[in-house]
Amino acid sequence: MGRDGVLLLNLGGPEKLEDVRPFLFNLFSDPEIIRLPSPILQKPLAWLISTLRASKSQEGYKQIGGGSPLRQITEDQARALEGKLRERGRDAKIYIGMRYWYPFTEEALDQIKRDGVDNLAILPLYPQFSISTSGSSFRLIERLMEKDQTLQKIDHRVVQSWYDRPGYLRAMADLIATELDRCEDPNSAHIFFSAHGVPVSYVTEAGDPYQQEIEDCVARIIRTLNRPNQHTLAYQSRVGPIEWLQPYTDDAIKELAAQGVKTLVVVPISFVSEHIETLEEIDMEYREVAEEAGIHNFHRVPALNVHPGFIEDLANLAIETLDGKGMTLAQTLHPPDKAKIYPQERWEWGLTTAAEVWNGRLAMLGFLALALELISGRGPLHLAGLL
Ligand SMILES: C=CC1=C(C)c2cc3[nH]c(cc4nc(cc5[nH]c(cc1n2)c(C)c5CCC(=O)O)C(CCC(=O)O)=C4C)c(C)c3C=C
Ligand SMILES: [Fe+2]
Repeated sequence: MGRDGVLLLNLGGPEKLEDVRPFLFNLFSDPEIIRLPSPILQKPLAWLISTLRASKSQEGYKQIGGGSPLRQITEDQARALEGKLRERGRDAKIYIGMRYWYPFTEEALDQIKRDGVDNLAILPLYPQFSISTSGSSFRLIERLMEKDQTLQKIDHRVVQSWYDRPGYLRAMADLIATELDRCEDPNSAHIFFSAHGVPVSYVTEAGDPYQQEIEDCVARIIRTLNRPNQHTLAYQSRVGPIEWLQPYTDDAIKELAAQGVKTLVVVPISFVSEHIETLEEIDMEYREVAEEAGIHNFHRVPALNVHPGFIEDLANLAIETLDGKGMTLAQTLHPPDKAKIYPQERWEWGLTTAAEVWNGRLAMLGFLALALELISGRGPLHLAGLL
């Protein structure tokens, strides 16, 4: 008798302030996050950027209580999903595979093997697909499967993105409607969708469908909501000096204030759990930007977390996928008609990005830093157990 499993994929987040630097190191070691001409440069550069960014990032995590709530919320979602599946008579075990922190995807796959799972649904907790999020996790799983015959024998299906599911759209619309109704004049509130950004080159050069999926998602939520409010979509959380998707959230807030908007209802759109970018960036930084610009009624729609309608929809999606709907990892990662999403000659535009971002010189500094670390035998690479 076979065993069903559902692997939930997510980003992961540092649980304590000491975790921040190794977490950032893992994130910037990912070639789907920073693209470089040669893989040899990846870890030195990741070491350098994580070291330079750690204190700024730690400040943010301090503001939200000293760590990311992502693991706790994802575990709550997993428990709720397992319960919902059991109600439907499906005895599937739920696994959590984080990309950059515990519990790592590698650990989840080890457990899946130990439990003898032979039918697996791979379900990213990102509604929209991006090379930098779901794509990165898919690539990692593909690499791990290539090395492991037991994993290769597991029958699996992947969900690429699911932002267009009616249950998800309804749950988002309900949360927005509840927040609108808290405003003094609900109809005059401006609905402000804030999506996590990606560098423009991901979309224009690598064919990332992320922007198109975000735009489609916003249009569908607005249709489902069916209210007369004006709305805007903008992108937050850019990192480094290159161009990211625009308009940027802070600029768009100022622009709306200049147009006389007095009430904003901000909707985080690319993530289903509370995390640093909702709790710190939106609730603190963008609230301040809005207030300084003259918008004093600043509301934020909560993330879905364990919203019953959302969990119900996730359960339906898991069942459909376990029953064979969707594609395998290989079909998802190597579609014949969409070869550009995962270009073979990745170094070509990686070179441009690396040159733009780091001007070549930081890579050299990275090498120096690595050499120093190797000589002294200490440092974040060593501490994270990655060397
Ligand atoms: C759909 C969501 C996300 C996309 C797309 C994404 C792309 C992306 N992110 C970075 C750099 C960082 N991301 C960081 C944290 C972070 N990112 C997401 C989601 C997406 N990222 C989440 C949910 C989180 C927070 C996790 C948590 O701890 O709660 C960070 C660390 C925090 C910080 O220092 O700001 C960085 C750095 C890049 C470069 C990128 C696309 C190329
Ligand atoms: Fe991010």
